[in-house]
Amino acid sequence: MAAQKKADAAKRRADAHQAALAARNKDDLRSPICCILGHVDTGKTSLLDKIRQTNVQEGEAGGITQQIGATYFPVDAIKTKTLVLNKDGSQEYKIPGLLVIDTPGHESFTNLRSRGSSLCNIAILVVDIMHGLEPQTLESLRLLRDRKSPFIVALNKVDRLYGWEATPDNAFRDSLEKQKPSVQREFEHRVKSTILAFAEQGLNAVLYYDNKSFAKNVSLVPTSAHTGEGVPDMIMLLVNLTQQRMSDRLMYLSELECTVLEVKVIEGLGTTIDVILSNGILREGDKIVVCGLNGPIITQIRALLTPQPLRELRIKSSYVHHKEVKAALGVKVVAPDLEKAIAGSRLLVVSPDDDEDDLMDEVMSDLTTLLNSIDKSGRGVCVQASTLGSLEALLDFLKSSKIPVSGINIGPVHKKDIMRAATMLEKAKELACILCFDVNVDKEAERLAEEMGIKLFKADIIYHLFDAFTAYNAEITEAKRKDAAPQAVWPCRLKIIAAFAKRDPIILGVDILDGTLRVGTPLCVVKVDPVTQKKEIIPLGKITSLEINHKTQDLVKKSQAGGGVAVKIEHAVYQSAKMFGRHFDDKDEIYSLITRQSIDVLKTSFKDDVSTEEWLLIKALKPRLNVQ
Ligand SMILES: Nc1nc2c(ncn2[C@@H]2O[C@H](COP(=O)(O)OP(=O)(O)OP(=O)(O)O)[C@@H](O)[C@H]2O)c(=O)[nH]1
Repeated sequence: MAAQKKADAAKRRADAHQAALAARNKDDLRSPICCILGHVDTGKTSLLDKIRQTNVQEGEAGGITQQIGATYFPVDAIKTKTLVLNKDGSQEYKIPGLLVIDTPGHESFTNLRSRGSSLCNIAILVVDIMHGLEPQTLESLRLLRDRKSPFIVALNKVDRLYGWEATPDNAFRDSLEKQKPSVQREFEHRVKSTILAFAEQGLNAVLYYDNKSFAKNVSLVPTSAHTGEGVPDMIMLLVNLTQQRMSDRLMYLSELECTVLEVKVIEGLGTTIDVILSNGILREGDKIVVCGLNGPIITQIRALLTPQPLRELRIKSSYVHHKEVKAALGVKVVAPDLEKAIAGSRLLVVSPDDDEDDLMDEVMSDLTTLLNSIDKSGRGVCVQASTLGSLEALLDFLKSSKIPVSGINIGPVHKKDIMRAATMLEKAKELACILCFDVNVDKEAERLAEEMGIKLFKADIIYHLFDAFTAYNAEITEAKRKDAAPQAVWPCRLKIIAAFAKRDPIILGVDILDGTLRVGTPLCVVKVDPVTQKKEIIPLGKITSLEINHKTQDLVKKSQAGGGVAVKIEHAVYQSAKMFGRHFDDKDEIYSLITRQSIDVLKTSFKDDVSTEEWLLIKALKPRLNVQ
């Protein structure tokens, strides 16, 4: 019965999805969603501020509205902004507007996905024309490429080219034509080097007005957030790219597509979620499901809020309430039980026909997939990120770098996260750490980590985290090697050519038949009783010094030995002294005294330093020295 009911619900849902897809229409496009990302100080915020500035009176039709985590530009505002490029009025505007996500830390949001496709339809990667591609630019490029997100590049701060004469808010090419030849030359030079830097990343970049194929080449739009030059070009490019190349994905879908951007505690409202509604309609009273850290959260929308328009500031409440909202927009959802909601999660609405369990499984599936990447052996680092999307990017990266992961979490690092990482202290100390990507660590957690010896790596750039972790690992390996060095025995096989001192200490002139000689290596000879055939291993002591032509050495390779090496051998106080001529003589070969334990030390701590020949020599010595 229950199974049948479930199957019916699933079928109804699939049918509804098909119906929603079928009802789409190329003339009914929704607003594309755009993200801005780039290195610090390239001018992301300034560019946003510039495009937000409006001549249209606040609140009038066509006005730009500030939403939750986003700014909405209706087509009328876009038309006004791009007028300088559309003097003859021939430009077509098919999209109803543009939704730009402006939550700080935009990077994490490029990674948000709804229904497997990126939440952002297009991204603006801001590059400072005076600085070129910086570390975070490269990181953003990687994210964009991995997710196959379309993007344009704003080459910002063109007004800083020496001698630039500004024409505020002008179309870029018109402004460039007005510049002195020296300024034009500098511009060309900087564009060329940027194009070269992109080529090094395997990307074809061209100035957008020279771009013959949007599919093959990345478009560069020169801009200035200060003078507004090139900003019309940037907006026009976004309009054209989205409506020409993405109309399939932008056709308005009656079915809901909604993603949680941030989870925030607001005084008087409790824990709320800021969501981006990319398709469909959301209503007050809707029953919703989102992915939570401790399982699915099912709750009911109490209120849908957007910020009060500026002119309404005298009104007490800072929010406008909505009975229902239609895509695309950013809205704050007030509902009970949202404390454990996860940023980056999808939000689904439960309709009366739906099977709640199915929807809960569906919202949880994104997190479940990530949980599967946890190492089954229980050994690994802990990772913590701000959203599902950024966690996914970090896990992908760690997987390709072969760093095992034992625990994941989303949101700020608290004491309990440190406790979890601490379980690794006994298993593998070098993995007792947390890689924190774009999240805060609370004070108490930080203190506890220090007390317990849990390393915290914090960065907003994935590969910085990776570099810091790798450096730390190398440090630990080196320390371990130092500790293990006295137990490591490097293999050698020696021929005696002279005896300079017969005992206490023994000093021999030797030739290296195989391997290397190092100070500290214990030596031995193997005697076989001619009558009983019994093998006896006679330890001679350790090498305490090495000389070639009266020059002391710490290490002598076979190739360096040439005319012979003088080797001083001293025995430990607990060993009996051996004598040349009595216990051994020049017919005996001398070997390193290797043991099972010494071979294991080489394997664990010096694996990469032991050459193939040395491994072969160890293999050959094992039976002679009765090592199993
Ligand atoms: N001359 C010039 N300066 C600019 C331009 N855009 C931004 N700046 C300046 O560059 C600095 C950084 O600008 P922001 O807009 O804060 O840069 P951001 O990328 O948002 O920086 P973060 O949010 O810290 O990553 C500020 O001092 C801006 O005034 C530009 O087009 N021309």
